[in-house]
Amino acid sequence: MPVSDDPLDQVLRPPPDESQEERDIRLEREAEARRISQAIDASIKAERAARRKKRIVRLLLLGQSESGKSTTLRQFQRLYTPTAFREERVLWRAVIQLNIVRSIRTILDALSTPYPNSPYASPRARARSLSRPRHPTMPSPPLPPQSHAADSHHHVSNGNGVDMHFSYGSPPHHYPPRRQDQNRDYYQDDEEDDPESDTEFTIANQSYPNSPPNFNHGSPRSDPSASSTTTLAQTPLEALKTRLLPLRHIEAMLIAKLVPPNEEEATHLGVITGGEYRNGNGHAPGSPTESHFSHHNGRLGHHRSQSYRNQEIFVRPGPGWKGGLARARVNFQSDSYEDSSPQSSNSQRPMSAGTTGLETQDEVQDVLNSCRKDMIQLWNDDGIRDILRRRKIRLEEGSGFFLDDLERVTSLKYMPTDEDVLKARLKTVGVSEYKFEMEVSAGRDSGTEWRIVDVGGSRTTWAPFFDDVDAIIFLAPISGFDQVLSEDRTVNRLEDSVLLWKAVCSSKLLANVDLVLFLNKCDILEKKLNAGVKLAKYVRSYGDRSNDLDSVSKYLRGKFSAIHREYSPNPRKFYAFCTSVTDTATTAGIIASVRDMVIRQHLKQSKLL
Ligand SMILES: Nc1nc2c(ncn2[C@@H]2O[C@H](COP(=O)(O)OP(=O)(O)OP(=O)(O)O)[C@@H](O)[C@H]2O)c(=O)[nH]1
Ligand SMILES: [Mg+2]
Repeated sequence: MPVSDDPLDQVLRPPPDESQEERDIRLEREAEARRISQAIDASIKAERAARRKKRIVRLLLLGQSESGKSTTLRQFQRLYTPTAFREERVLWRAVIQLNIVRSIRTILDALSTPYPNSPYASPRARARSLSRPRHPTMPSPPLPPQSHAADSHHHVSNGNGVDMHFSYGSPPHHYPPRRQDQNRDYYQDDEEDDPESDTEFTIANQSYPNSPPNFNHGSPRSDPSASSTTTLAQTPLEALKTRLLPLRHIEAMLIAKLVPPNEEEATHLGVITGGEYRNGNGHAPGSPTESHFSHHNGRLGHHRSQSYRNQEIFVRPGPGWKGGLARARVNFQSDSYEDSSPQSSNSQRPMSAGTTGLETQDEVQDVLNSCRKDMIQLWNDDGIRDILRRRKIRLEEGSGFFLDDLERVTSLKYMPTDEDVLKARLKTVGVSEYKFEMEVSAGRDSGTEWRIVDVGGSRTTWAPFFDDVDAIIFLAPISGFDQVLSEDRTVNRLEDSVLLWKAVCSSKLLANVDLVLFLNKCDILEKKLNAGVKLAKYVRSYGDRSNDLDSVSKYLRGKFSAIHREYSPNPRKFYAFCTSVTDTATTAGIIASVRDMVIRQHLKQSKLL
């Protein structure tokens, strides 16, 4: 018998002394291996055929943290998979509860921390407040461009020979950091590293160093029976704070609830040293002092520490945290429910969520309900509002703000509305893909699978992964023109959006991807402009144009569009919208246009291929 040189043949050749029985076993094994291999080939073929048959449209959401990416995704869900969206609404209640608790904590912390100009302020804070002018960056008479070295300054040629001039009131990355309070932004928690400035709920009267709030009228619930810990020696405010103590406990409970057991890595609280004090929900992923913790590692005691301030709970997008919540909820109702049903693998939605009303009962809601009057009183007190104003804490403009709806959202049978879900704030980290087919099949959309990729934050490395997307929705929250990034307080938010937009436009990998720009948070922008905040103070090139929503949004749209024209490697489709993605009515139309546009382009591309 000729001997083959093929090494594989040699390996596979049966042993020379093989018995008949061994030979039968070997042949049987080989036949089985062949069957498996053929089955794999067939399944690969079938998958390929199905993929060819099925249209897959991919959309990528990009934008800085808090720009509204996940909210836009929720709008898609609300519009095109309404059943799933409705079923998941109940799961958002915990997030809303946490948003409320954090807002209240922000107020209490603000009252606990001595105001920098007060006699109670720490020496450091006093020194800072005395040595610094309040609004040093407000451009006095405009300087010639070359003398603006310390400001971030961008010259952009729009390709039409018209030079654009974009300059901001905050410095670029390479200049020495300027403190937030210098930048007239929101209150910076300067006392953060002062061990004496505590975050405890129990505080003394010195919380009101300058002007005591109108709190002398007494609380409607200040009778001793309202709380066993209330004493006669306490002022109405102290008594109220004591009554709000249970919020601390439920905050811990909520965090435990929102951190599913299998998401220890993904879900953690970022610790900020002196974060932006704009809302109670904190920021700053990846900050150097970021710590990981969940209800498993027993570090919730950390809550009481100073560094707990302004942390924001964040989760990896996708069904993970929802699955955890759904399981917790089901277990809470009855141990006989087992969430091992096929539904748990189907995006882990709760079974019959929100249909009986019973599942709306939980301990956290009970506590919120019992603290309702005190929270309302705290938020509506003129003196406290005044303190918040002076500290530039603008909760109502921030994310996850529900204090104006306390009566409703703390009721025992509270079920989040669509609007509540869109307003809730839960930060996302990482990259995830949400796959769906439109429930409401819209003609040529039928059979199309949509995949929307939500990229948490803006600093994730996204470009290498998404060269096959059909379109990008880029969110630029233009209301942030007078704010700085929480991740890097030396960078103006609008400036950051512009830089990111340039990076997206100029990316060669994304050169053939159509771009949709959402100039977002126009509702907040309008309120700001109406309140007298001038865009020209932050974007000097705006000059003396009118400070109204229409002019400002047109101007910024022009800038973004010019950047697109200049930086895009190839010509491509570009659409821009002024949006408030929390607004269901206006956003529905915009999303429908985006969907039509994306589908049209997708079909065109498929024909070309
Ligand atoms: N008023 C208002 N709030 C908005 C708008 N868009 C988003 N928000 C709110 O802003 C907060 C942040 O929005 P998200 O969608 O979580 O932001 P994101 O881009 O996903 O942020 P990361 O997950 O940190 O990357 C949420 O509480 C939203 O409800 C808007 O147009 N107007
Ligand atoms: Mg998000």
